[in-house]
Amino acid sequence: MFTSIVAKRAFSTATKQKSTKVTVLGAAGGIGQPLSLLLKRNSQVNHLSVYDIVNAPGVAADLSHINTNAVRNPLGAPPMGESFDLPARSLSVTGHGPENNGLETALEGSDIVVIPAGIPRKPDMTRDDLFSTNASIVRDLATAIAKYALQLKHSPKAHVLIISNPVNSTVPIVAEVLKLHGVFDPKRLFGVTSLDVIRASRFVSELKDTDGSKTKITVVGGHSGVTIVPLLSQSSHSFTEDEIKALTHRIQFGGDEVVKAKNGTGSATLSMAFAGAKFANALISAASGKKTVTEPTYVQSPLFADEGIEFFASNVDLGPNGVEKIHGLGELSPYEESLIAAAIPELRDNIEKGKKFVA
Ligand SMILES: NC(=O)C1=CN([C@@H]2O[C@H](COP(=O)(O)OP(=O)(O)OC[C@H]3O[C@@H](n4cnc5c(N)ncnc54)[C@H](O)[C@@H]3O)[C@@H](O)[C@H]2O)C=CC1
Ligand SMILES: O=C([O-])CC(=O)C(=O)O
Repeated sequence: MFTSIVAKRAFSTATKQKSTKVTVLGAAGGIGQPLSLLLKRNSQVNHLSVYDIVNAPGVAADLSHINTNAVRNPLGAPPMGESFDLPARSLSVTGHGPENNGLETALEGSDIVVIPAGIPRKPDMTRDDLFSTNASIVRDLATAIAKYALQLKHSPKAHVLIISNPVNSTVPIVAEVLKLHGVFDPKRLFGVTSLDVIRASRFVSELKDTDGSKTKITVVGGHSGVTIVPLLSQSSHSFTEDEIKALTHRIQFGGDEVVKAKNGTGSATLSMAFAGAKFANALISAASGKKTVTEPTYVQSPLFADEGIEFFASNVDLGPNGVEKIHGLGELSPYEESLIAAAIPELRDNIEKGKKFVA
């Protein structure tokens, strides 16, 4: 009697588990590999689909030997939100290259598509210097997402997460491409800016000797240099003016620190993978009904629309359909007002550049 109740419970837990397919485009790269590894550890992901123009089958084979426990559906992944009829098994990992319609297979039925495809910076480059190469990579991948992931016959509700730089421009590029295909949903397109907030909380925690994972710092704007605006006045810590200036500069140019230290071999990959996995996990949790999931992200936003700024990063509440609420900036210090004023013109140019590229 007791055994059968336990068995029944175990089965009903398994049947209620949500099914989530995550596709990583650019999965064999410096970010793609550790990001895929972290997603393989996420028990809410039941199908991890890795795509790259090189080496994706190898990455998939390697990941597939990790015995993390999740749910597997050998019949393919049902859309997010639906239940399984299967007991817990192991997560399925599939690897896809450009041959044999690999991109289409990788994307079909995806609930979350993450794009870290594209070249990284070398010292003395800005993120905008990556535009000439990465804009067309992102445009072409967005076209594939529109055709294969967002069509009604597949999963029309995929969330699209952009990591490829320059994020300030690549997100508008993706938006424009999805609009051209009639499948743009502003609630489901995200520029991943989590790393700025992770860095900010880490740098503050170093200074104040606190636990970085519990040190909350709000960062808004965009994802490059002066467009990254930390709102240190809103933290629970107090800072001297010199500390605020030094911290602000370090947060704005944290990426350059890593680019310089890597000395020509690339930019942040491990911290970015951590940031990307954290954001993907937040979206999956929100989709599974978790309440009050708030994350920073660069989205289509009304905050500075009257100044011609269509996309802006701020804290956002996430729900089953993506963006539920965009938080305002709150009270700003005069210094933060000046940082916002400096960010706006560059952000406007970056957004325009992305939109013009598609037009
Ligand atoms: N949003 C953010 O906070 C951050 C963004 N980045 C950006 O992420 C991007 C990737 O950086 P890394 O992984 O270090 O570069 P990487 O060069 O190590 O990897 C990029 C991968 O993209 C693949 N790729 C190129 N074209 C592709 C296509 N058409 N389809 C699929 N895959 C393709 C490459 O084969 C390679 O495996 C860069 O643009 C970098 O600037 C980096 C750090 C932080
Ligand atoms: O600095 C870069 O080029 C990569 C990046 O976006 C970051 O680390 O924040």
